[in-house]
Amino acid sequence: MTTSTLYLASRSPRRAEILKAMGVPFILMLSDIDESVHAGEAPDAYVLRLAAGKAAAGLQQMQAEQRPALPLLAADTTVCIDGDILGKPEDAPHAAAMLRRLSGRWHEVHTGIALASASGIQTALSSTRVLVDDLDEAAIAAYIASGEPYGKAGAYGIQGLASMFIRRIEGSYSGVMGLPVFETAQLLRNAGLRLPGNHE
Ligand SMILES: Cc1cn([C@H]2C[C@H](O)[C@@H](COP(=O)(O)OP(=O)(O)OP(=O)(O)O)O2)c(=O)[nH]c1=O
Repeated sequence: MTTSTLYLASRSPRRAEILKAMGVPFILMLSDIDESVHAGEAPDAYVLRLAAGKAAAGLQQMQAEQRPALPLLAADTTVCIDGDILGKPEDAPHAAAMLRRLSGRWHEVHTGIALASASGIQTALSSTRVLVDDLDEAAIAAYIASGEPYGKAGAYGIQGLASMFIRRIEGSYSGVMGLPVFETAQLLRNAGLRLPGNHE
């Protein structure tokens, strides 16, 4: 049996990397949506809404471009501390402010995933607690100078240099990186897709 092919509607190189490591063949698609947070919206509800929104936008694009109809996967990741949602840093001072807040403390990383298939849009959530080491101003400045914080929620990448200041995590490493492997596999299997290494 061949493995099912998907569209991955994402600009995130990490998501593509993880899906590739899962052995799932995919075609990249780029779609943009408004990522603003609604007033009073909880972070888990926010990432699920955005993941579903990205999947719906991808589906529309697939139809508009008359591409072959295939299941489509999208995701959204956000960092949350004291009830505040930290998105991607706009510049160095913004990144520094985020890293100061995360220094020496636990926070949550929520990733929402959404799969659009013949059975509609199904979503799943991965939430992970992360403890960051104490970061002094010199460490923050050096990390920002590496360029790694940009394009990443909460201004860090657990898969990169930041791994040296992540003390502990409770939950899903791949979820923090942007695509939780376990929940993604479950979502794909539940939609009837064939995955590598799975028997009939
Ligand atoms: C916390 C954390 C986030 N990230 C990244 C994953 C996501 O790419 C990014 C969160 O931004 P998202 O808005 O979830 O995704 P994106 O804009 O990069 O891609 P797209 O919407 O097209 O799918 O932060 C890491 O790479 N490592 C980490 O440790």
